[in-house]
Amino acid sequence: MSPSMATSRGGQPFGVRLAAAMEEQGPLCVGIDPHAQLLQAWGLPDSPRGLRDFSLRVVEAVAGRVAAVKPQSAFFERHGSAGVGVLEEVLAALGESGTLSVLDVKRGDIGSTMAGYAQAYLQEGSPLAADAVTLSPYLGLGSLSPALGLAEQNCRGVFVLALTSNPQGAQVQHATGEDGRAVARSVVEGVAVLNAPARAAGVLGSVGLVVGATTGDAVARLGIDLQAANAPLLAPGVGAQGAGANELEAVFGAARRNVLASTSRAVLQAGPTVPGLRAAAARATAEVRAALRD
Ligand SMILES: O=c1ccn([C@@H]2O[C@H](COP(=O)(O)O)[C@@H](O)[C@H]2O)c(=O)[nH]1
Repeated sequence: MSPSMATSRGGQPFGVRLAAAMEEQGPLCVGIDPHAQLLQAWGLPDSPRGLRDFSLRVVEAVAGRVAAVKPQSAFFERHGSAGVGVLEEVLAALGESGTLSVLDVKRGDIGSTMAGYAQAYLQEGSPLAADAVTLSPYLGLGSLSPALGLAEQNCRGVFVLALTSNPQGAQVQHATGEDGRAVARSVVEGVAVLNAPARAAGVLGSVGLVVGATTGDAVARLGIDLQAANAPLLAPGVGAQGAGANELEAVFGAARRNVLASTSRAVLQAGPTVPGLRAAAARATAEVRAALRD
C-alpha cells in the first residue's frame, strides 16, 4: 500500500471505519443502480453520458449524509469500457467525499484468477478500488483468500454472500452440507473465525456478510448466530424488494447494531433532483435508524 493511501484511511480497518460511519450518519447504504428505466425516468439517455450524470448526481445528493454508497457494477459494465470508466469516476468521487464505497460485483473464482479480482478491487492505486467489495463464496470460502489478504493489508473490507435477498438463493444457501450444517451457516461460521482477532480487540470485523432483509426466519431456522460472526451485515432488500423496519428487526434481532441496510430503487426513484434524492435518503435513514439503533 502506498503510504499516502494508507494515511488517507488513517490506518483504520474497514470494520472500524464502517462502525464509525454508521454511528455518525445512520446505518444506511444507498445503492447506485442506473437501470435503463431509471435513466429514462430521469430524462437521461441510456448511454455513458446519461450514466455519468445519473451516478454523479446521486453522489452529490448523498455523499457525507449516509454511511456508505454501493454502486452496482452490472449497470456500469453494460455500457462497456466507457461505463467502467464512469464507475472509476464514481469511486473516485466517493473517495474524495470521504463516503465509504461498497462495490457490488459479487466476484468469486479460484487461485490466481481470484487474486486478479482482488488486485482490481482492493489494491492501492487500482482505478476500480473500493472501500469494500461483495464476494461470492460458492467456489468455497477458502477460495476468497487472495481478496481477504489484500483487503486486510489495505484496510479495506469484503462482504461475503451468505443469505441473499432473492428467493432463488435458498436452493444453494439453505442446502445442508456433509457436516449437517446449512451452507449459509458454514459461511457465517467461517467468517466468524476470520473476524475473531477483531472481536478479541473489541472492534467490528472487516469481513462482512450479505444477509438480505427479505430472508424471513431463515437465520433462526438454519441455526445461524449472526452476532457471533462480529461482522458488518450488508442487508439488501429494503424498499423495492419489500423489506422495511419490521423485517429488519425480525431478521437481525440481537445482531441489528451490525447491520448496514441497503436500498437502491426506493431512493433513486425520488430523483432526478438532488433535493428529492436527499429527502428520500433522509427518510430511509430515519426508518432504518429507528429499526436498528433506537
Ligand atoms: O442479496 C442481494 C445482494 C445484492 N443485491 C443488490 O442490491 C441492490 C438492490 O436494489 P433495490 O433496488 O434496492 O432492490 C441490487 O444492486 C442488487 O443486485 C440484492 O438485491 N440482494
